[in-house]
Amino acid sequence: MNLKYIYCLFFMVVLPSILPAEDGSQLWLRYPTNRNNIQTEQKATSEQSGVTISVALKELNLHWTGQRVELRIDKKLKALKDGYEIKGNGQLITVTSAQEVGLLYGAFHLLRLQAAKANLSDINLTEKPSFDIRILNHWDNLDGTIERGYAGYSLWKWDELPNTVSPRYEEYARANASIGINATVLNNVNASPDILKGEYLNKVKTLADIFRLYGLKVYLSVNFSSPKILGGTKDADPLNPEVKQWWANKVKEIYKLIPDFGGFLIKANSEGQPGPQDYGRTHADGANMIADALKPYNGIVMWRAFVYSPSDDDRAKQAYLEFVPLDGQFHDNVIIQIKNGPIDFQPREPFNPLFGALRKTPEMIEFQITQEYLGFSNHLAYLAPLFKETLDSDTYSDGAGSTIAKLTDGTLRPAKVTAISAVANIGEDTNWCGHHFAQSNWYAFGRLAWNHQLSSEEIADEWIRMTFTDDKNFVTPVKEMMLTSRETVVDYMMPLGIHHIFAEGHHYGPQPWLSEAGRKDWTSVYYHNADNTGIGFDRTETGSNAVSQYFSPLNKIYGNIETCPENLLLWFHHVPWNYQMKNGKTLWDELCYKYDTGVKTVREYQKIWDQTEPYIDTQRFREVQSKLKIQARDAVWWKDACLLYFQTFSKQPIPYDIERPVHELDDLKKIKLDMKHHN
Ligand SMILES: CO[C@H]1[C@H](O)[C@@H](O)[C@H](O)O[C@@H]1C(=O)O
Repeated sequence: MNLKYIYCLFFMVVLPSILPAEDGSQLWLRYPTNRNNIQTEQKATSEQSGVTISVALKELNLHWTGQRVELRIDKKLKALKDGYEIKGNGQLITVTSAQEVGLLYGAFHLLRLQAAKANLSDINLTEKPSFDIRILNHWDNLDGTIERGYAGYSLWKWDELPNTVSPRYEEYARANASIGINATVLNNVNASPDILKGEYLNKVKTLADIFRLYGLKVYLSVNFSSPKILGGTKDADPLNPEVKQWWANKVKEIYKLIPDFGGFLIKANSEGQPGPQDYGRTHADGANMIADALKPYNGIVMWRAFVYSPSDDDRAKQAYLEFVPLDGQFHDNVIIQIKNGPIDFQPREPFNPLFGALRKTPEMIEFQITQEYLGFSNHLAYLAPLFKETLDSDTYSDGAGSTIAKLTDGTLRPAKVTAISAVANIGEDTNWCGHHFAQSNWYAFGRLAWNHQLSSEEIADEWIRMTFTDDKNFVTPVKEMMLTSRETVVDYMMPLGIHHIFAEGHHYGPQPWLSEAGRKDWTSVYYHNADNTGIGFDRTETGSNAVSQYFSPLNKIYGNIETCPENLLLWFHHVPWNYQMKNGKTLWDELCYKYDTGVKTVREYQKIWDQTEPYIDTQRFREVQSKLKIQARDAVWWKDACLLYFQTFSKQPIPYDIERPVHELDDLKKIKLDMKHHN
């Protein structure tokens, strides 16, 4: 055998088999592994060592390479809830919490610090979570598909459960625990009633039993008509005693199987889902009836405010109009779950004016991690800046400083329980989220739910070092790319407050032109209103007056074209094409430059990424590289579609220092840019 052959054999066969799999399946959990499990010194002191403590010990034994660690339960730390203290004296590190799960979170905190190579000699820190319930919403259907899911089919194998248990259930729970996520809604808010059949509840129980080890509680989305469909009641009227009884019995059945079951998430009277209004009742009547059934077991109802019926009024106003009159009528185990913006998870929206407007009803945020409106799992968009933009928005509801974070975390409006949610981007793909960088959004949501004070940069930094490498030649440029990436998507899709000009149905590519949708608020022209005079949605007093739903002084600030932030200009105003922007450019020119900047920045990302090749494994390098190619092509498509179409109204040239369109408008109209387009 010649030497060359042996070399080849080594590099092609032996080496790959000894290198760890770099397919993304390990997420950010790439801790070093202690050979032979030598770290047996870790010990736990508590009256009873529960399962979650053993999981914490297992993590440390396997992955902690530092000094001795002791885990202690101390009820005196009750005020920290499931938070913890970590103290060290050079020889010994003590993690203390009032709750077992707090010790698990503390263990993961240590592993995070180890990955960051932090100096732990005299470590002394206290952590208390920002929100009690930190919950993922899966839009997973019982047939295995996922609504707005871009990482393959559902993780939950309903037809195999409860007999066959995928190892990924535990991996999923572990990943969540590592970032403090402690709750999950397993099924789509467009809920099949079947989830409440005994057969399915047994499957849910199996998942709950696995998740419990990691402090992860199970919740379900339920269909408001369930009693009628499953129980044969005459109707599902919340005031019908037979209906109430059905819910009470069903809840009892659930808690018998799952004693720590969390509660229900409900989408009612929205997009065709049944609800109390079908019987002339209110959202409060519906939510309370179900909440009462859960009350004896400490369960809660998360009732969604995402409602918009066909109406002549501005869709952006509807949640506020329907829910504000009901303030004070909800029972105390109901929380109103509100999407971050008033329309629908757009690349940029102002915050939903319902935040702060309910004074006697607890409110929680719903974010969307899955990128329904940000390029699915094809585009790189780090969402921590979007999440923070909402959390840090000042509503002025209780005077200056009434941020959405403080309104929902119990600071300004004390609540029995506080919560924060996000629609998951997780599927059965090997790398969980479809795009390696989409994992960072799952991570970022968990970290912000734990501590909304963390900056987007800190979170990106942690995630990059844990997921890829801590070589600064990689970390610095990649972090910069992540931090600007959401704004870049805004630039090439919908700059200056433009919104919802997505292709109807799939929401991937652009469709600013008129479509044949069933409802006018499902067409993009409803939102952009481009005509020969200008572009944008007039939500001022002369238009829909949605600005009046914001507290003073925001109503004035947004309502005045001169003071409205330019990144929301066309959300609130219909603006003439020749309107002069703050930088002196006309609106039309500015729009052109924004789209162009978006395109150019994605090309920069390609260059940045190509230079990272020496620092990471080939597989992930190539996979991200090919996604960036798609993103760059899509960005051009967006720019051409929007500029060529809007130009039919502005009737002005595209500034000559901008790259010319490479598409014809008529061609773009013929092919709707969707995922299939790339296959
Ligand atoms: C689950 O349905 C979704 C629907 O797919 C989505 O396009 C829209 O964003 O919002 C709905 C909702 O949030 O209820």
